[in-house]
Amino acid sequence: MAGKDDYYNRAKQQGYRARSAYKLKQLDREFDLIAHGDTVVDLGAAPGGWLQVAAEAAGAHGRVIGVDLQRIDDVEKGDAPVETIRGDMTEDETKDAIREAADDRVDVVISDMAPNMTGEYNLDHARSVHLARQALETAEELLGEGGSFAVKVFQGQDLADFKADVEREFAFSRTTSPKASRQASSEVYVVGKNKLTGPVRVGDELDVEITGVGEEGDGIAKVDGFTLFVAGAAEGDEVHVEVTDVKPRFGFAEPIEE
Ligand SMILES: C[S@@+](CC[C@H](N)C(=O)[O-])C[C@H]1O[C@@H](n2cnc3c(N)ncnc32)[C@H](O)[C@@H]1O
Repeated sequence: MAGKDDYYNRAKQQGYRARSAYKLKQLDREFDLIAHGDTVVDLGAAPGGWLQVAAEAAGAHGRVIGVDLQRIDDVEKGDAPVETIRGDMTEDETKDAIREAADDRVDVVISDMAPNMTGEYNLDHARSVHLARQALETAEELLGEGGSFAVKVFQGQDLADFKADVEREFAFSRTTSPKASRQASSEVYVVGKNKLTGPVRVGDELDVEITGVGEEGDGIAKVDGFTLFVAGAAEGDEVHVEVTDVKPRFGFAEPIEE
């Protein structure tokens, strides 16, 4: 396995601004995050290693928007045009600036944001989760159906809740440590693929009316036009259900007692 100096040296040789570029390459290879033509929003983007990798992956028909507290030098690697915004992701005006730059279509949101480290484990963890939540909020707002998300977060007591929130918003989610992360680091990356945009999420309880029957014999209910298959329910039933699984275009639910 490559050690930290290998990645550092490789970054120098291959013209990447930061060894962290290899973390995004590894995440992209494993999860197919960025496709040609994608619009990518990269949060915590300075000095620009991820921007370089994203610009290569998105290609000439893609776009990359990078955001950081720090100024970022122009990126001249990869074919996608890269635009940068200097701002604080905890402030609304930065989110407004991204929305304006993105011009309504975003396919991928990635965040490598990290707080200034104090060395106090719980505090650094809490601040990292706060930044990761800003990234998730941005992804929830900007990603279209099927969009992808990857965010750095330091391990600690609030990680499980954060992972559960990512899991609710995406059809697929995983937590991973790319090889290029330093061994001593407590960072992990939470990945979400196939952004859900329907009106229900796993765990939701609601009253529905069964208006049809699916091929497998499940009842069909429509929630704002979204199809829910309800196990063991017959046409005409009015049932209280809990949503058990959600795919991009339909979901599954089971009747429960109120
Ligand atoms: C590990 S570095 C990112 C490295 C980058 N992915 C690369 O490959 O060059 C983390 C970045 O997060 C930024 N950051 C931390 N808090 C932020 C915030 N509230 N808003 C925007 N950027 C933030 C820092 O300024 C820092 O540049």
